[in-house]
Amino acid sequence: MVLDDLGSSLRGTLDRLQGKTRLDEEDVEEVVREIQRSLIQADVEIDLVMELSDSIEQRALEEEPPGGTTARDFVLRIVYEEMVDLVGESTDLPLEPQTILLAGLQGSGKTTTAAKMAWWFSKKGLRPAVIQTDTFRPGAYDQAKEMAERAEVTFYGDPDADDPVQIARDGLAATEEADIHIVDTAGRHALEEGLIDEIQEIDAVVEPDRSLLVMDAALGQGAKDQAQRFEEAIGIDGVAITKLDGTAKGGGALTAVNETDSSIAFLGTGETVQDVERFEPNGFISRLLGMGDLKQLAERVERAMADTDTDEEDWDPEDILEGQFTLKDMRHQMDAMNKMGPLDQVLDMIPGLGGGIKDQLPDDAMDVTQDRMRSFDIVMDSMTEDELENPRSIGASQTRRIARGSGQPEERVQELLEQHRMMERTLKQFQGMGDADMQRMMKRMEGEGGGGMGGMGGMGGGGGPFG
Ligand SMILES: Nc1nc2c(ncn2[C@@H]2O[C@H](COP(=O)(O)OP(=O)(O)OP(=O)(O)O)[C@@H](O)[C@H]2O)c(=O)[nH]1
Repeated sequence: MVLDDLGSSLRGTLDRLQGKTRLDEEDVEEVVREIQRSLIQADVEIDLVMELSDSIEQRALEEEPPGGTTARDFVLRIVYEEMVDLVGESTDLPLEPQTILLAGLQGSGKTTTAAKMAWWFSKKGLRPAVIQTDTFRPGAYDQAKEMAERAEVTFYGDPDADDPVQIARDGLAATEEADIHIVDTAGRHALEEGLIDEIQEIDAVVEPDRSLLVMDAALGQGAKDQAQRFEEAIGIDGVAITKLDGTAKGGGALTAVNETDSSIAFLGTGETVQDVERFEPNGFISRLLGMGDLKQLAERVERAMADTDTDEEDWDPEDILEGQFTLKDMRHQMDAMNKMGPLDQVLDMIPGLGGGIKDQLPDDAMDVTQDRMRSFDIVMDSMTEDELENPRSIGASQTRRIARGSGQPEERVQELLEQHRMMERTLKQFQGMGDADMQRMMKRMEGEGGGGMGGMGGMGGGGGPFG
């Protein structure tokens, strides 16, 4: 996840303040140094880092902590507020008919983002259409069409045409019944004049209500120049940052947004059409700092619930709560999780859990990739009912039989059993947590603007799930 290091290093530093009620100068300096180090490492521009750390330092030294607040929570709150201020408000995107133009360099993720945004708008009850004008990259048409199909939205493109401006014009006319028009454009390797001229022409024909710049989160310092060029050419109303799942940095894109006085509209967190989030500053920063994001979590759970088949007999979630965790349960968990997105992203959204628990888990506990899940599914198909219910009883000869039956290597069967044991252990950790703590936390979080953070007193961090 983007700016990965910030959350975990900050938690470590804040832990050292545990038990203190007042901050001295040395404490503040240490926290500020840690923030500077993480942000610079994540490619945030140095001036911006200094500006941010100066305000944090000043506030931490000058402001009076509210009564009953620990030094740790006080400084965490300041960091949180200053970071929210840095990323700014989300781009204004009313849920009403509009035309959106996407611009960006080659490979930034425009085509994927067009389909993701269309999917997102369709889930909000609108009728989006994706118009693909990329005549430059071979394969762009097929990719866009396939993704629009997966998003179940209207698509327009013309693989035989070679004038993007004409395609845009025809596309708008051909998709008149749609209420959201998302126009995807071609990218180039660098900011060549050709790209800028072309997008200006498309811009003139399309007359978009909003133009969004699509930017790869891994882009370093070059992000700022790019944003400025597009801003001069067509005027940028907001940025969609892509591939947040693939980088621990992300500071370049954040810097670009800040320096061009732009705002963030969407976040891309994976390769499928569902891997998209509307940017929401409170939730985003809260998650970055390892403090969860209830609003996003609720959205994902809602979607997964709507999609998961709940009619299946002989599966009772109550059993899990009573400590029984079978392979059948694991299959259901994997299925539901698959629909919610990768486990580490989901954990990041749980207030007070994310960072803390994640830091303690072995890396491969998170590595439940779709390919692995698929092969686990095949392995499970070759198991007997009894084996699914009692995976611990599976011995060497059964493992050989299951491997032969499923056409998978024996190691895959063992891997599945090991994954099951790991999930069982993780589940036991969750079960050990107090409900009262969880409810208290939820109440606080709900107190301020949905995904925002309410009072932060008692907010957990590195010292165990609920501090
Ligand atoms: N992991 C991850 N991959 C992404 C994300 N968004 C896009 N990608 C991948 O990035 C690559 C480039 O994405 P495209 O959507 O083709 O990029 P584009 O900007 O349309 O590319 P051009 O048409 O060449 O300008 C593809 O392999 C996508 O699957 C994301 O949020 N996460």
